[in-house]
Amino acid sequence: MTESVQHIDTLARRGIMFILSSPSGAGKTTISRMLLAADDQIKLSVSATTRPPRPGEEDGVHYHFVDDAAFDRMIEEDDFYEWAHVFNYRYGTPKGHIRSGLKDGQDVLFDIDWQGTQQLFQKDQQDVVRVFILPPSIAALQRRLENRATDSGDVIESRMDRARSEISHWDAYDYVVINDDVDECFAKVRDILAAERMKRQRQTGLIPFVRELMG
Ligand SMILES: Nc1nc2c(ncn2[C@@H]2O[C@H](COP(=O)(O)OP(=O)(O)O)[C@@H](O)[C@H]2O)c(=O)[nH]1
Ligand SMILES: Nc1ncnc2c1ncn2[C@@H]1O[C@H](COP(=O)(O)OP(=O)(O)O)[C@@H](O)[C@H]1O
Repeated sequence: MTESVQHIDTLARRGIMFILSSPSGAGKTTISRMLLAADDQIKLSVSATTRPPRPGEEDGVHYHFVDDAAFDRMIEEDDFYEWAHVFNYRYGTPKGHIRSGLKDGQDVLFDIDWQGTQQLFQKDQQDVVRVFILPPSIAALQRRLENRATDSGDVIESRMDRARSEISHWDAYDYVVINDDVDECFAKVRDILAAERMKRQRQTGLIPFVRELMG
């Protein structure tokens, strides 16, 4: 009779707060969407923002699009894990059920800037994994923003102006991936997530398993 072999990926484990940051246009939304489509163990933290929706963005899916008064109310009611001013708008991570989900092994994907990353790390260091995505060049970044065609010329110019200042926070991240070929970048981000899921201190199910082995 074959023994029932316990695989490490079926043992109970603690969830991960998996953060992707990058300068605007470097590809973090693209990589996020690829990850969400390919991996059913991770779900997106849908942020609230006062930025108007871009073509194709759906309220409640890509963002919770709110006005300033609603955003102020969410701050007053302490609804946010973190929030920040980014590019003349405000963005924030609703607390939701993130903390309870982590205990149940639910991984959460965050597409947030360096300010939000810093705040989450200060609050939940052991659960946070920080990945920074870089463009292969400034010229490629500009081209991608233009080709994405979701922002006006002025907005693109202001985001390019901010790119260097955003890139300057690269060394506050655990991992850095250059997004030259998008499939290669995606494969590397998936490898990072797979390895972090295997980290011993997240494998809560290992303790009884090893106790059993040791008899
Ligand atoms: N701190 C923080 N930053 C966020 C949040 N949601 C999005 N951002 C960041 O805000 C910046 C602008 O996002 P967006 O307007 O979607 O533009 P994009 O960077 O061109 O995709 C990006 O750096 C996002 O990572 C959030 O909830 N909190
Ligand atoms: N490796 C890549 N090569 C070429 N274009 C890319 C690559 N990665 C993303 N893009 C494109 O660049 C634009 C910006 O990507 P996006 O994911 O919106 O960036 P961000 O979320 O970081 O602002 C999009 O049109 C996207 O399809």
